[in-house]
Amino acid sequence: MSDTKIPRYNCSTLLINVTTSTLTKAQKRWRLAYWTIYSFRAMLSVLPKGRLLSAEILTSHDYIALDVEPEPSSSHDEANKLVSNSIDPDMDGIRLAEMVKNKDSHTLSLLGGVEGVANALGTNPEYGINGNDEDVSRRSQLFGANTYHKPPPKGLLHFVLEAFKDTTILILLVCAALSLGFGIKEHGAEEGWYEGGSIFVAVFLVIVVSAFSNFRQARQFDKLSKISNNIKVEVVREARRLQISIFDLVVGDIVFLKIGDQIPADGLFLDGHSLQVDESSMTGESDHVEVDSTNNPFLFSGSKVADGYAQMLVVSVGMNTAWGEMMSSISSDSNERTPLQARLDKLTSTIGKVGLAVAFLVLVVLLARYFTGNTKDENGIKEYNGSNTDIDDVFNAVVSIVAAAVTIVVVAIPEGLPLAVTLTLAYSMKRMMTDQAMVRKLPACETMGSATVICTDKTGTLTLNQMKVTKFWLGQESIVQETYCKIASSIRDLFHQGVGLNTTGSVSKLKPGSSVAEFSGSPTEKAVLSWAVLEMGMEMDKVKQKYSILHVETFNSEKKRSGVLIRRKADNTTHIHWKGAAEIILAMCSHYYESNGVIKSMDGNGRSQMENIIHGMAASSLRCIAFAYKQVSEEETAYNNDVKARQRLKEEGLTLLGIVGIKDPCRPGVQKAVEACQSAGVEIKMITGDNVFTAKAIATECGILRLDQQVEKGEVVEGVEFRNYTDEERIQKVDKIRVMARSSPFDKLLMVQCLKKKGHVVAVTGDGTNDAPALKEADVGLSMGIQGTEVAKESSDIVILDDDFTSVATVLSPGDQLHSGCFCW
Ligand SMILES: Nc1ncnc2c1ncn2[C@@H]1O[C@H](COP(=O)(O)OP(=O)(O)OP(=O)(O)O)[C@@H](O)[C@H]1O
Ligand SMILES: [Ca+2]
Repeated sequence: MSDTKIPRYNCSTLLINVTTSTLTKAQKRWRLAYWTIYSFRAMLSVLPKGRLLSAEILTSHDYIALDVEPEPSSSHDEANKLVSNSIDPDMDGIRLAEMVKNKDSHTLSLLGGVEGVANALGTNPEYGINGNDEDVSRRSQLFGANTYHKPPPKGLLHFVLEAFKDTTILILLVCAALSLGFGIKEHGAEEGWYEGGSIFVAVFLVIVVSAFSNFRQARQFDKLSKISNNIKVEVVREARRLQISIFDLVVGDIVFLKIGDQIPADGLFLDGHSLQVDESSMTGESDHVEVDSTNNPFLFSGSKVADGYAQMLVVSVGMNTAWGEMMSSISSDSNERTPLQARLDKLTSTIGKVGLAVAFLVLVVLLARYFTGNTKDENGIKEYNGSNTDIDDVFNAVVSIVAAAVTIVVVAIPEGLPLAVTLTLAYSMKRMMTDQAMVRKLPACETMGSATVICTDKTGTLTLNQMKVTKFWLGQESIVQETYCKIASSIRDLFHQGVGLNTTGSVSKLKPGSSVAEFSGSPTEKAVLSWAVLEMGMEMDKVKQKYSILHVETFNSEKKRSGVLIRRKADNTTHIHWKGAAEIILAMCSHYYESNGVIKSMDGNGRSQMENIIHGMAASSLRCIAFAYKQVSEEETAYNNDVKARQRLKEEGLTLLGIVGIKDPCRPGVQKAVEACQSAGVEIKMITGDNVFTAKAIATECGILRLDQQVEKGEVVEGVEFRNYTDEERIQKVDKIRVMARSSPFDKLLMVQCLKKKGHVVAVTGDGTNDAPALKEADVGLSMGIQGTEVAKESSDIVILDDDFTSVATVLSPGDQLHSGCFCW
């Protein structure tokens, strides 16, 4: 198409320079068309901007058809046309919002189902919205932006008043007033104000300092919550998958959801598989809700994806959603007291009460002594002598007795103590921010310095999470650069299916028309996809065209594998593909493929050879992923006897396609950080979902296992082993464990519980959904800010903003943290 077009300025010179008499009929038509558009555009350019926005004509198809600017590629052109659909002017944002809130299927079907709504919102299910500035601002003008109104932040005055409400402060103020009065009475205005005045100054100082520090802390929390609320979401706009801020999301956007994500707006299920949603933050219901296109396509913002993956069409945002309403009504409470603060508050009030009691006692005793005539003045004369005593003298004596009692109260109340902690906390939070740690829960500031054990996951915390396939075994043969070309095309085809259809990631072109592909998804998925495209010649679009997906079992950390049931459109045959942790997939196979396409049976010998291959790769710190395949008849897909009779894919008698080894390098500086922690007396344990040999190799690289020492029995265990111990055995053995491999989320939790039972102060670091239970249970949970899932972040106390284990070590290092800071005071 681009070849046949004439650049615009050429066109104009051509049309202007040619005289009418020399024009052919077609040229005359061109000229007429050109002038019509030219003058129309000139007219539009003088219109006010606001009216331009509503002028649908700008995006009409006629205009696009006549655009004679050269375009780089026809596929982009096609995408452009498909995503430039306009929004139906009758589409009512409020009605849409209400429809989702009420799960109103009737209205949805009246609107033509999810596709109907997508059409009306100008969204192409495959290419997303147009997404240019004009389109986005029009959408947010029509339907609102994805932000919610927050109550205005509290001013300094609020915190001053708050400080006045403290009972000890009130007592001190009363004492100051009394002291001032008595002082002036006794010593005159000149000299008598000293005592009372100085109490006033002290109280004033305490109020100002604590109000100011609370005010600053609230400001800091506001700032932090802005950072932590700014979640990145994956959308498709103009046929490209992009990461955008949750606040830039508009109605009509298509969002990709995967396990561990928080749903960023209200929407409808467009496409996806096995989607289970945790709506407990909205409804309080802890059971997961199944979401699909037929029975329940409604998705609520604020809920979390518990399983599966999906594409969601955004239909209402910000204040139109129930989540937005809820969030705007909650004011963030930064007044939470840490355990140490709470203890000190209690101590202060107890000391205060004791002081009051003692003062009262002193008051009573002194008064009794005075009034019973037991006190004498310098001359040995009784001070109180019944009715003979001058009333003025009695008053003076009582005043000095009360003043003595007041002094006791003032001296007894340690008002500065909690204030010291508040100030230290504020300082500690500020310092942590410079150490790339964002405090979500204040109490963690106190505990972190006293951690005795750190349980860390491997992938993404100790390693960079930048994965690349570096090894590939097909049967018993290691495939290297030169031998890729020898692989039979039937085997290549199977890999294309097994990778391209059994994935939550995607491949798209970096620029329209360019041959450079862009990969998205989890790091493992990205590594496998880029390997399949670059080394195995996979073309994602073609694979997707040839097959339809019938059923998906999504990856999760418990199963450690994912499977698909697909149908080849050409001959209606059905096939199963599995992909996952190598030894788990191997156990499901009875045969294996060779590179020439021949299937071999896997006898005992063959199996142990395969196991050796996996061990070999894992021992060189590679993460091993295996692929398996089987053609099945549709009846063969089993159903488990669940109430909902969910489909389950066949898991035995498969044929092994091949195994890839993925390199994920250690983070630089991890070894030093581990050493620093160990020399400070903090033990480090690695709990990972990965293979035991990979775990061991990485642990040795990081210094968790010592290279020069023999690994003792019980230092490295697998999740199942730990799970199957009795409670006593677990308690007995837990201290010795340094690496736990192939662990499920539950094993991670079990380990933390066990360590806590033994009296350890446990810190947990993690990034994945599988770490969430352990993060919540830990005394200090630290999650990763960049790669970490929302679920992990929400379960943690501190977010490490740069994802670096070195920052974890700095934050957790005992030393100049709060505890020692407090002791200084
Ligand atoms: N997308 C995927 N598809 C199939 N298998 C996968 C995928 N991602 C990981 N695996 C396999 O599952 C195993 C365990 O994954 P899991 O999520 O439990 O741990 P992890 O989060 O990767 O590791 P860690 O706990 O150290 O962070 C991996 O070793 C790998 O073999
Ligand atoms: Ca991880």
